Amino acid sequence: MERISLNFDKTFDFISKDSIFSYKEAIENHNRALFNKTGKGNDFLGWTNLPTSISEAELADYEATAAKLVSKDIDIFVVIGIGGSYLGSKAVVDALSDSFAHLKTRKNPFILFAGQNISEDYLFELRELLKTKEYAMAVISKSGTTTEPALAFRLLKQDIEDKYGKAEANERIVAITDASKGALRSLATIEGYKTFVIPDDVGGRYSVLTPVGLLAIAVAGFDIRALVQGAVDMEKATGVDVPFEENLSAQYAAVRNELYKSGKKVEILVNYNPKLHFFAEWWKQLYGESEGKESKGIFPAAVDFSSDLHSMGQYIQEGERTLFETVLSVASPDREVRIPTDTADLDGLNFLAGKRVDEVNKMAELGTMLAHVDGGVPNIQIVLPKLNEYFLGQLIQFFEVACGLSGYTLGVNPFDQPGVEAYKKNMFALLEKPGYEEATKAIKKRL
Ligand SMILES: O=P(O)(O)OC[C@H]1O[C@H](O)[C@H](O)[C@@H](O)[C@@H]1O
Repeated sequence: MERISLNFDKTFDFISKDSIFSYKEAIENHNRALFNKTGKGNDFLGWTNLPTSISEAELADYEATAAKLVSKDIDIFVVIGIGGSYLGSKAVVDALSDSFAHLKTRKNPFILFAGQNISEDYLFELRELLKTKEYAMAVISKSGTTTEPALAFRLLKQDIEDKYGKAEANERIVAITDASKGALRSLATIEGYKTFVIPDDVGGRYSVLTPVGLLAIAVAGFDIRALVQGAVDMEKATGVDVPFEENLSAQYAAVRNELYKSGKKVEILVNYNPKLHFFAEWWKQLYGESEGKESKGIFPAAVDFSSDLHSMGQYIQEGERTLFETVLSVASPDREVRIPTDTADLDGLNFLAGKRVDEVNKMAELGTMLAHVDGGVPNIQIVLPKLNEYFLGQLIQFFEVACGLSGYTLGVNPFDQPGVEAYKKNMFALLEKPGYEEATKAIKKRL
């Protein structure tokens, strides 16, 4: 199997190879705790062997449901969800889509998102757009009670029923939620929507390879079997008995923890292909919610290069020396564009004539890595041979396993997110939600 690769040579000016390999025993133990489901948060470890547990019948159901929706000649498929119920499908669909898909004629519908913010302008403008388009939607919430998607769905449910009539609207809505708990499950049962279950033991940020991600990715026309196959191969390549020396996730977890110990508190995920922008957003949730607790954890940030070299490049080169970078590099682009000769050569670029644009991008990448290392920023590089479903599947599983190992190494439970409740409590108190009377009184005194 061709694999994504990991290169951490450009951290050796900062941490020694020996110090990285000193994690071997501890991380191999953590890996056993993950895959044998005996570690912290072990009621949320269903994702470890999720890829190999996806059945043919499940894949066929996602594909058939997607085909049925697409056969309604929809222009747009709206995915309503937030956090883990949004970022995985957005990450994969954006990574695989034509950069201008929204402006081109397409075979498959364009995927739009709702319920990932509470912007009134966004919802108004989306509803105006949907009046002029054919559409269907998925409403996704593991808990079934998250405010942002529930609010968006309340609005869009009325709109789709007004447009198509209740019976047809119900055919165009798919609900993806818990098997039995939550308001969305009850609503889906009453309305008779097609539903898919999010397994109990898979947390939101680890759920992209469940129907949460796979349905929308299939509707967008991408090959979910290849995506899952990539994850299956990485599940095996990082599995319980794979030694540290061969386990890329284990090595990445060790390197980032050693960098953290040496004072590097911020990890910047770098891409040189704007299609990976939302992959970094997915990664930020995965690592931020998993590790940022007990006053610890690497802060996950992201940049799109070379764009952000012209904005954030200065800081990374010369600002606080608490950063390290992890570069997502795609070895070969899908398309070929060669730089033409220009007889006048007023821009002075004839020295590049005949070269591919990607050669310039790659030299920007290499030059930046060397410059940043010289400036005190260690660099890790992850190379995907190509940006396709199969290698994205590998990358997803690679990062998930590494995140579990990294969280265990840090000593936290990587599978809960108690801190996220704080803003919700305040918001409900301020909105005077029934049941929050005392909290409302208390918060109003602070205003
Ligand atoms: O899928 P849901 O239950 O609606 O949750 C959506 C998201 O919001 C929560 O507040 C959590 O912080 C996230 O981990 C989760 O992915």
